[in-house]
Amino acid sequence: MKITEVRLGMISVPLIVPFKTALRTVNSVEDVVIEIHTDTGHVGYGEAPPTGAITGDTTGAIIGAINDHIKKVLIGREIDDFENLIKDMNGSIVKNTSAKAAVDIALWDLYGQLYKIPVYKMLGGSRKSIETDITISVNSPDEMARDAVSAINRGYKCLKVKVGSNPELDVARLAAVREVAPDALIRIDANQAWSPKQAVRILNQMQEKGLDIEFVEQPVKAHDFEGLRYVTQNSYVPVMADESVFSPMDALKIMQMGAADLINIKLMKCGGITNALKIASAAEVYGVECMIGCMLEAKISVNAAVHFACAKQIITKVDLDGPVLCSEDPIIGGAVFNEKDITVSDEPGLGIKGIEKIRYI
Ligand SMILES: C[C@H](N)C(=O)N[C@H](CCC(=O)O)C(=O)O
Ligand SMILES: [Mg+2]
Repeated sequence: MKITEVRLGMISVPLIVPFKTALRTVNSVEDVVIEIHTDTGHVGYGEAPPTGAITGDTTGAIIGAINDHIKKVLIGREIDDFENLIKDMNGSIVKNTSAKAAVDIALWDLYGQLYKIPVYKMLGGSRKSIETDITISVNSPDEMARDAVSAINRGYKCLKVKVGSNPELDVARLAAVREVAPDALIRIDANQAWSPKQAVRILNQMQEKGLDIEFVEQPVKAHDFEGLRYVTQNSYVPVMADESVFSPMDALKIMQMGAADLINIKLMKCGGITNALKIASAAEVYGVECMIGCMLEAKISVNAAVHFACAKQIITKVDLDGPVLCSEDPIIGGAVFNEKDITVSDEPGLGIKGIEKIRYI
């Protein structure tokens, strides 16, 4: 199976409601998709969202990285030469983790198709279904309480509550959500909005009020590993590193420092399944549980994250709500998303059959 062509396109999917975090507000998913074609007629699919506020990767940067750097190391290559192919792809340009993730996902898809086995089984997995949380965007306490009620009525048992814009409101936001969702598992995500001391004060206030937070994601700036450790050591609430962990190296450093209790692995931060496996292995060694997360992504790349999560028991928490936040699903095949319940596909590779409404570029 030899690579003959790399095609790029765009998909545009409106969200059901605007997605708001301390870092950005988004109304629709606008992602770059990649099709890697082969001489056997098999196609591998990948996807990358332009999450400039987090990864620094814009639509133009993703397209440029693939067209100007990555494509030339792919054309004419055998999929069976998998390790070299991935190594050369990663060596063709530094950073650009979203573009690399899209390509890495498409190559894993083809590798699974070559051997006629689903990717999660190639990775040794036997878990077939996982349960995701759903994000409650940061808004007024009343609006967040309304969104929480709607999520609970749709069957979600775990809410990921965004905080951090106007931090003085955050305790009231959590109190409003907890009041309407007394039995829900509640995790919060500050998306880097707090200072270390502010984080400890707010988190301890939340715990003293009995708001029962499972963990807090990325309370402080991504680069501030010392600040993250300060929060981990001084707060009652467990701390998860998200934007602080892009690479396996970052994960190792965070775990060696004891800077966080938990790690959020996202394919778009680490460059795909290959590096996600390295982070998971390091976390297994340190006994640090991980969450599998996503950006605002449609089903191609989130489906790849599902395969990875189904294969790794160190992934004990799931935040793969990208597809259920979308008002429609233009992706044919792949995992089945039924609100919180996600079931992996047993088709070879990643099981994607095609994309509706793709705009080729
Ligand atoms: C979509 C997911 N539940 C989520 O909240 N991810 C964010 C970043 C998403 C984005 O801004 O595209 C996170 O965990 O920080
Ligand atoms: Mg986060």
